[in-house]
Amino acid sequence: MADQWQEAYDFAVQVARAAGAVIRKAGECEIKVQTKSCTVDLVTQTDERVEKIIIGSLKEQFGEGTHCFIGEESVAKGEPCILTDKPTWIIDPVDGTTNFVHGFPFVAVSIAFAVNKELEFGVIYSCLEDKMYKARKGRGAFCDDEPIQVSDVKDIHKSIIISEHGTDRDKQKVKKIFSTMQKILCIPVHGLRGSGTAATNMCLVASGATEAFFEIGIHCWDIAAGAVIVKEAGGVLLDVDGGPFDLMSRRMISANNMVIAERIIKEIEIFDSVRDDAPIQKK
Ligand SMILES: O=P(O)(O)OC(CO)CO
Ligand SMILES: [Mg+2]
Repeated sequence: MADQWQEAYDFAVQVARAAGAVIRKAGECEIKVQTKSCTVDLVTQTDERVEKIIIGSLKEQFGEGTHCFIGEESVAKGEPCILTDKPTWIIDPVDGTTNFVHGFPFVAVSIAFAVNKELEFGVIYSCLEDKMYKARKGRGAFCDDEPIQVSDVKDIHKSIIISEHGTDRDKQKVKKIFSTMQKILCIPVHGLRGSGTAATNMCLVASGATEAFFEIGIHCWDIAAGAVIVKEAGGVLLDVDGGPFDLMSRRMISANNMVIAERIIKEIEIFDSVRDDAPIQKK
């Protein structure tokens, strides 16, 4: 069954490109902003509309019963966020909603596909840059059909590290985020960055522009596609405590290699976040 999911992969690329065009067009008009879990967790009609377009297209193509869907906006409306063995699409229609609202030029459509709880492929369309990143398990990672690879830097002092501040404004958590960033900056590293979208951050690791991206508080839809792309580009994925990567745990480090990952992990001050697949969907 070597090519079992090729049609789905190709279709995902097509759908992501179409979704990106809708986002670009919507960005030219007035954007109506609402909030979700807190005042800085933003959502727009475009997030909801694009998710409906993506899931609608996938259901039309592959049938409603056989495939499952985990989408950021569907979960926000109470749909379950449980990964089963069934073929499952994991979708972030607009990764970087805050960027989109502000016209900050990094916004991505992220579509991943898992079977038997294993990620088969990931597609990330950075729609304002018009860059299509994609990877299929065992087949390498690509940007606009050109193969991409992680950086070969092993010396942390020669690295750029990405992290984000997230949307949780709990003072103790914010303190830990800044303390971690301060410690990493002062290792010292060449620099700290953040594009405002986890999906794009992971593509930056995969394409060698940066050595690592880590975050606590992200969701499965932010990182599922990126996880395949980083891995296929030769990178590594771990929990922020050095344990195995867990898609639903809301914490992750992606890096070009274990040397860089383990050095960063030493500095990360971990804080709690409710798992994506926790029975009570309170995040
Ligand atoms: O913009 P979104 O989809 O809320 O995602 C954020 C993190 O939750 C950026 O990755
Ligand atoms: Mg997101």
